[in-house]
Amino acid sequence: MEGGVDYLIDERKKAQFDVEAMKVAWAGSRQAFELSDRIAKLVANDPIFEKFSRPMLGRKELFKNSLRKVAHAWKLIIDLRLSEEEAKLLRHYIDEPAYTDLQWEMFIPAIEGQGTEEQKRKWLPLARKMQVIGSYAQTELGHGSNVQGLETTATFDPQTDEFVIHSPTLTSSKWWPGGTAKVSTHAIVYARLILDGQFHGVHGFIVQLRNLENHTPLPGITVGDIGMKFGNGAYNTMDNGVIRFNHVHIPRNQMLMRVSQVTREGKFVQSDVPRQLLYGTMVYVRQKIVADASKALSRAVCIATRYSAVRRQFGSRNGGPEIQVIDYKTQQSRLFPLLASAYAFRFVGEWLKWLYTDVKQRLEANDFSTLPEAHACTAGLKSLTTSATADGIEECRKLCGGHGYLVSSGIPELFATYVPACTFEGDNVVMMLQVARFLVKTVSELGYKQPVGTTAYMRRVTALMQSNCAVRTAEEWLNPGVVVEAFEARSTRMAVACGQRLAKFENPEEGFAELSADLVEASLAHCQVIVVSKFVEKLQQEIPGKGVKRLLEVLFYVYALFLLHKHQGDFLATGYLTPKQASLANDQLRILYSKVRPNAIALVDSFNHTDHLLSSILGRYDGNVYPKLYEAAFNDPFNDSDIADGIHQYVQPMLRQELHSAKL
Ligand SMILES: CCCCCCC/C=C/C(=O)SCCNC(=O)CCNC(=O)[C@H](O)C(C)(C)COP(=O)(O)OP(=O)(O)OC[C@H]1O[C@@H](n2cnc3c(N)ncnc32)[C@H](O)[C@@H]1OP(=O)(O)O
Ligand SMILES: Cc1cc2nc3c(=O)[nH]c(=O)nc-3n(C[C@H](O)[C@H](O)[C@H](O)COP(=O)(O)OP(=O)(O)OC[C@H]3O[C@@H](n4cnc5c(N)ncnc54)[C@H](O)[C@@H]3O)c2cc1C
Repeated sequence: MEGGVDYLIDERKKAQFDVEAMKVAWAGSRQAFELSDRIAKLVANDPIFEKFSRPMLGRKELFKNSLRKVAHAWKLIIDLRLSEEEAKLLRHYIDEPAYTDLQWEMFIPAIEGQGTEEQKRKWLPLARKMQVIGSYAQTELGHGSNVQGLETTATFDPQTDEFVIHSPTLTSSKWWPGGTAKVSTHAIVYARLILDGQFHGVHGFIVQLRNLENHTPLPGITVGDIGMKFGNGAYNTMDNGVIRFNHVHIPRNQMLMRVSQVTREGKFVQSDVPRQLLYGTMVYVRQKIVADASKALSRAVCIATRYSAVRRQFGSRNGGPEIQVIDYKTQQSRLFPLLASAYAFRFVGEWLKWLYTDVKQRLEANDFSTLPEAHACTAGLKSLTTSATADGIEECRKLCGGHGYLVSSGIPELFATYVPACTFEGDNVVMMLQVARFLVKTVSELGYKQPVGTTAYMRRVTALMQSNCAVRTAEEWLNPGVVVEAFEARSTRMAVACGQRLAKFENPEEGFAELSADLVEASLAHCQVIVVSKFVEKLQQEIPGKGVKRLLEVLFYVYALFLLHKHQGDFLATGYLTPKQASLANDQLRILYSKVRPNAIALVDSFNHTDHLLSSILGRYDGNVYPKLYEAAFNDPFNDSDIADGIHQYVQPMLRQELHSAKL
């Protein structure tokens, strides 16, 4: 067989649902679909946005090329008068980490959330027109997770009405801020506020880093790049920086003062706005990261699914066609839960965006009541979705066998670019511990306070603790109420058990630290309740298109029953399920895989990913894998010559036994 073109045509004919309608369901609405389709094609058809050769470029070339892409994109935004939403999509489809991510996703949101009206009036127009370029400098060499442990100081000088920004130790050097090493003119620097020798907590300050005329660092600022990061290409398009401040003076009005103010006299004024709002930018970005998880996972799944339909191994001893690897039950049991997870994360991401928009409106109206819930949801779902996506991308690499390890499969770079999402914007374990605090508080208040929002199911604590699952056949698992109840019961029981064990400790903080591994598991169980319930809520909505809802239902059961199977230890240990019921869930899962199988290619086509975005020979829409792999091998610059540089110098002397006289 020359290529797999015929296989994908046949595969597409098997679909039992309307693919165009599924594309709309995936995008969220027809308008959203048309918008992203238009921008995806704009990027795919523009040679400046080519990215296939990216992993072969050296760091400086890679970075310069990235600057060129950003400049070209900005020109398009202006020339085509693209809206902010279209510009965001443009950045997504260009698919290259760059300083603009920090400008639009952190610098501007930080000013919007933590700035006063006056500060917003001054800085936002400049930033939105790219007349200043900003980054987010929070993490230091010595502290990232522990924000209260940051060491950079901002000392008020009443003589000059300025803050003096200073890095007192090596470990206080800002370390990681993206866009900072070479590009940004300004940064929001998080520092310990010191007034009259007194420490008043960590706050954000707008600090100018570079001269706007000649781009040189301002006096007192030492700045550079922190060095190469994991993988070729990948996150190395970004200039993550190190900054050291030596008594840098900034005007007093460059402290972000919505949460607290410093007066001309150097007095600290705490407003009614809770201190936690200082962490508000992270809530926004975590929500965005959840939305992006389904994009990354769906890319890997699309590549692995198409390739699994093209690839054949074993099964024929008489010259007939071999078996498509997608037909192996083991391949299906590894691939289809990831396909279902991509859809699950898409829908929970959509819901979280709604939740965030609601919280943002409330915060603007000084209603802070839902902030703790938003923090717990964004932290927990960020942790759940990024961990599952990073693991899922790696699983997709293995699902593609040896070819998955080739850079031209598109998977290595996707993985290398994606994995830091498990660490940035809050290490995933640290984030789950935040959920744990929220859960412990909720459980401890159950006797007198009704839980709300995503913990509302715990109102039925008595029933969830006492009643057991009633499933008797594999068929009975096909009931959303039954499935959701199982997840709610397991989560409630795990949280209550943690609460009871915590109560035995005299010192609650000691207890929390001692039980933290169990608390992380209970938090994950709670977050899984959210994802599963939001999928069910999606299915309760009207979903047009022949067969679309039915297929989404199948994916829902695959997602939920796969999780149930994976975590059956929890379900059994908490006593909600019997071993027989867990085994019936697994039987049902096998039946579900056979329902996904004929639709698998159409389900990944519904992501509407362009070949440009996938940048993968294995995941090509036409399935023409082998000829293109062969062609790409000989197009690799390393194959420019049959005799590689160094052969004459180092190999031939060895072959001729002349190494003793060779010049090495
Ligand atoms: C998609 C675009 C991508 C753009 C590129 C992204 C590049 C990456 C950028 C970055 O990584 S920027 C740096 C990100 N850094 C972090 O995420 C640091 C993680 N650490 C923290 O968030 C916090 O320090 C902590 C772990 C939450 C602990 O903070 P602290 O010690 O002050 O708090 P606690 O005592 O635990 O909690 C106090 C209180 O505050 C509540 N809370 C904590 N965080 C938030 C929040 N974000 N929003 C609202 N509330 C928050 C917490 O629940 C406690 O509440 P109570 O229990 O007291 O009611
Ligand atoms: C690609 C990339 C881009 C980044 N961009 C930026 C940026 O633009 N701006 C910025 O300010 N920062 C940025 N960061 C930094 C990032 O936010 C931090 O690395 C992240 O918050 C984790 O902090 P840390 O590095 O201090 O990890 P640490 O906290 O040192 O984590 C090390 C280990 O300790 C564990 N651990 C830590 N605390 C606890 C605890 N309380 N309980 C249990 N376990 C714990 C963690 O789980 C982890 O296993 C970036 C990082 C990366 C990788």
